[in-house]
Order: sequence, then C-alpha cells, then structure tokens
Amino acid sequence: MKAAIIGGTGYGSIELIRLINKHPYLEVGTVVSNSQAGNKFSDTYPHISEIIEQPLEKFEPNQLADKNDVVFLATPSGVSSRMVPELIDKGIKCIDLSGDFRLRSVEEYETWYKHSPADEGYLKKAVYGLSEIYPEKIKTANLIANPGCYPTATTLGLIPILKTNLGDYDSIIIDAKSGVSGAGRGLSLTNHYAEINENLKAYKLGAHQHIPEIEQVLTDEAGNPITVSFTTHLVPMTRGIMCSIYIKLKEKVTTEDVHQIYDEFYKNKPFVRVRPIGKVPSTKEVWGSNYCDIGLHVDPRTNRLTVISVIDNLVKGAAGQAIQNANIMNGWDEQAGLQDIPMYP
Ligand SMILES: NC(=O)C1=CN([C@@H]2O[C@H](COP(=O)(O)OP(=O)(O)OC[C@H]3O[C@@H](n4cnc5c(N)ncnc54)[C@H](OP(=O)(O)O)[C@@H]3O)[C@@H](O)[C@H]2O)C=CC1
Ligand SMILES: CC(=O)N[C@@H](CCC(=O)OP(=O)(O)O)C(=O)O
Repeated sequence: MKAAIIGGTGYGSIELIRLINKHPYLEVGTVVSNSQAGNKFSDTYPHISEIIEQPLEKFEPNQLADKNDVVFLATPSGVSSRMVPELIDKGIKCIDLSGDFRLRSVEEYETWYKHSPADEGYLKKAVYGLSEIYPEKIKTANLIANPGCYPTATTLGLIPILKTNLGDYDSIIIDAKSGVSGAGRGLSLTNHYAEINENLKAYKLGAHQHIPEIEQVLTDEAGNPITVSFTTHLVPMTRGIMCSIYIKLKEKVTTEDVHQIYDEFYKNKPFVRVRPIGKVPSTKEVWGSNYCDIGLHVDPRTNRLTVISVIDNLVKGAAGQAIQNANIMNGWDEQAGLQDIPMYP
C-alpha cells in the first residue's frame, strides 16, 4: 500500500519515512514539499541517500489520490485544514499530524490556535487517533486527527485513574518537558543552540494549544468537565517528552493499588509499558520507539499520586502513532513496522 506524505522536509515527515521504509505493508509513495519541489529528497536529508531516492513533488491532489492509498499530512496547523477536504473528497484516507482536526469546537480552536478553524463538516468526520483508547472508531475512520505529543503522554498517563473515583480531579497538575525537535525543523531564536543549550525554559504558560485538547479527552473519559494546570518546558535534548502529573487522592490508596489499576487497564496494549513499583521511566528508555512508559508513586504523607509518562515526541507523539493508526485502519497488527527496541544509549 502506497503512503504519501505532505510536509516533506519536516521532522514529522522524515520520521514517517524511517518507519514506512521498514513497514511490512506500506511503502513510500509521493512525498510533497512546498519549499523543495523538484529537488531530490536526499539533498535535504543525506542520511537517506541510496535508500529513498526520489524527487520531492508539488501538491497535486488528483495525482496524489490516484497514486497513493493513504496520505499523512505532516504540515503545520492552518495548512492541513486547507488540504484535507480536497483529499477526502477524492476518496483517499488522511491521517493529519497537525492540531487542525483535534478540537471539536471551532471557537476553542480559534481561541487557542489564533487562526481560522477547519470546515465544521470535515471536523465532524475526524476521529481522534489516540490509538490505545479509540481503536474501534479508528478502524472505520477516513480522517484521523493524530493526537498532539504532550496530549498523548498526558492522557495515557491519566485515563486509568480517571476511570476510577479515587482522585480529586480538580487538582490535576501536569508538568511537561520536551526536547527541541518538538518544535519542528523551522528556525527560531527560541530553539537556537546558544539559547537552549545549558538552559531550561518554561513557555506558553496558560496559553498552550494542547490545553483544550487534553481537557477535551479527559472530560470525555471522565464523563465530567475536567480542567488542568499544564505547563510546558523546553529541555536541551533532541527528542523526548516527560510529563510529571500530580493528582490528589480522595481515599487512602497505596502505590500497589494504583499500579494494579494501570496494569489491568493496559494489559492488552503493547505500546504502553507500566513500570514495576519503584521504577521510574526516563525519556531515553523510549528513544526512537513507539512506547509510552509510565511510572507510578503514591506519597502516603500527602496522599497524592505522581504519574511519570514518557514518549518520543516524534514517534508515539507523532509519526509512530500515525503508523499505528494506519495499521488499525487497515486491520493489520497494530505493531506492524513499529516493533523496534528503543535506541540506547
Ligand atoms: N515535531 C513533533 O514532535 C510533533 C509535531 N506535530 C505536528 O506535526 C506537524 C509537522 O510537524 P514537524 O514535522 O515537526 O514540523 P516541521 O516544521 O519540521 O515541518 C513542517 C513542514 O511542513 C511544510 N510546510 C511549512 N509551511 C507550509 C505551508 N505554508 N504550506 C505547505 N507546507 C508547509 C514544510 O515542508 P515542505 O516545505 O517540505 O513542504 C515544513 O518543513 C505539525 O502540525 C506539528 O505541529 C505533532 C506532534 C509532534
Ligand atoms: C517543543 C515545542 O515547541 N513543542 C511544540 C509542540 C507542537 C506540536 O506538536 O504541535 P501540535 O499543536 O500540532 O501538536 C509546542 O509546544 O508548541
């Protein structure tokens, strides 16, 4: 099956290429580039020389739909929303890595993303692609809104406890940290080496576009309105996200009790690894892989649960989950092409 990619020279795209190249049922089809059409892909990324040798192409929706079976849009928000309708109308399945189809409310989108939302008719067709939680909806979807990187780590870390009545869900605090590739390949002063090296920065306080996405998922799963305190930090590393999540518990429960809840919840989910009691995952332990690793601890003095959730932002946080969704949509093993051991050290 041929997979097209739009947003060819970005980080999401080059990670999709790496994963599709070793996928048993997918092969790289058309790769669209807005800035480099006509140039060889390996001119931008020499590490794919002699492996993927093809020109980058212009966006031609008719040709794209004729020559490919699925399209991954690794384009910025505001761009995907303009491209998806033309593609969906031609009958090709789309998996969008941007935030354009994740929020159900167009007003919320405008408030947080600060530009025009996608057409509401197409928004209604989109299925939120949190693979572990919505596999049944994903199976029959034609348009997947692939989750954001921070929302993936956060919601997978929170949903099992939310499904119980044990927590005080007005008290959720998420302290989130990301490597610099989370900001994409575009140049900016914030991500300049001298600005980020030996530095730790909090950013977008109270204004991060992932806040409404996290609250939408948690509210759906809890069945009650949930608001969260969510603060993002930029860390001088290339890949990786760690979300340290804090929830006050209403009853006296132990780490063992909570561990059992998470173990049971994720027992048939191969990409979520709940660490043994006393073990805390680090970002390097999921590097280059589609795993979300979770560590749990209840502090008996404060009766507060701490959840540590780590992912690779470019894999489980973007391209890997997109491939997992393509696997589910096609009825393949959800692990197809994603079974690598994380790269270490
Ligand atoms: N990086 C990450 O960890 C994650 C990213 N995402 C989302 O995935 C999407 C891709 O992210 P990422 O690859 O990191 O971003 P990049 O900035 O690295 O790449 C995006 C690519 O989109 C293309 N593009 C940029 N502007 C336009 C435009 N106006 N019209 C058409 N194409 C354009 C460019 O490629 P070209 O010129 O070759 O077309 C650009 O390289 C984004 O929506 C991002 O928010 C989601 C989760 C995690
Ligand atoms: C480190 C860094 O800057 N990360 C980005 C993640 C953006 C992203 O993934 O965008 P979506 O909204 O499409 O999910 C940020 O915090 O905005």
